[in-house]
Amino acid sequence: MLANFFSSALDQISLLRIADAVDIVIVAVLVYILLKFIRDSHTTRLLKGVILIIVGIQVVYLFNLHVTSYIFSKCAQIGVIALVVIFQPELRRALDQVGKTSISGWFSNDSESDTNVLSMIREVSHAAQAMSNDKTGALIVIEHGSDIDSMISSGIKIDAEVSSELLINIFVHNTPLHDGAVIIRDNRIALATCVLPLSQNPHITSELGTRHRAGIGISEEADVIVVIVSEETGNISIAYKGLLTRGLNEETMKSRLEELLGSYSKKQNPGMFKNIFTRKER
Ligand SMILES: Nc1ncnc2c1ncn2[C@@H]1O[C@H](COP(=O)(O)OP(=O)(O)OP(=O)(O)O)[C@@H](O)[C@H]1O
Repeated sequence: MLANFFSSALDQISLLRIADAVDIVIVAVLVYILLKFIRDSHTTRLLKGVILIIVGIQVVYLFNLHVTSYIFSKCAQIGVIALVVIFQPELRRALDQVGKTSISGWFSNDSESDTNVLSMIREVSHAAQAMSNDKTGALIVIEHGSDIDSMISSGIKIDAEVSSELLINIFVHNTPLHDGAVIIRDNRIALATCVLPLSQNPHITSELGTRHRAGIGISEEADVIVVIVSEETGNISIAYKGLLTRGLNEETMKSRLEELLGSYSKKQNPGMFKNIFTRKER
């Protein structure tokens, strides 16, 4: 039985043409891209909904429910357009990434991107400490997996290299760009003066105002890391996945950001800060 199975498997393999192998590789790459897209855009819940609808359609067809199947098929047609509209920012970004990526990039190591991330972390941490010393309020959102364009409003395009000097300058009180949040995307300062969604969490202490609520709010909804400097106390905090870690300084913040953002740091500092971070300091 087992011998039969192996011999028929070998027969099938011997029939395999180069085109079939290419076919398999293309499908594998497409599945990988789709899974990565779902993971990065945090659309698992939406995906569950889509799967449920597909299962529903199959059930309806199975039992020959004509009217329901007619409604479902019409909804499915609109649904495809709706999905494209909903994921328009993500799709645009994914295509943009494909356009930017060269084949050689697929095989190169991550050292260049690690260097960029580490440099960005160093500059952000330094700026946060300097602003803390001066009690300059700041709100910096570092995009990680998600594209947050659809969650923010206003925003002035900057598109500049991240430097502590520029960050400090942006948040100088009573200057045109100081209000709202700065967005760091692909290790560059992408936008300033962005308005973020406020957290509706009723457990956030009333001593924290809207800057902190906005930082926590966006971290609840998207895969981002938010650095907040309090204008009132100079306190430096990081909001991540709806949790706020307060009382950081340049060094502790750098370590935490490295842990969250850099593949380099995962090798260097495994598990560092777990205790601080799981503590809910709201
Ligand atoms: N939804 C928002 N999105 C982005 N930035 C916001 C938002 N709401 C408030 N801010 C920023 O926070 C500032 C107001 O901070 P506020 O004093 O209310 O908050 P806070 O959390 O107590 O911070 P701080 O400790 O710095 O005073 C605004 O001037 C603005 O720059």
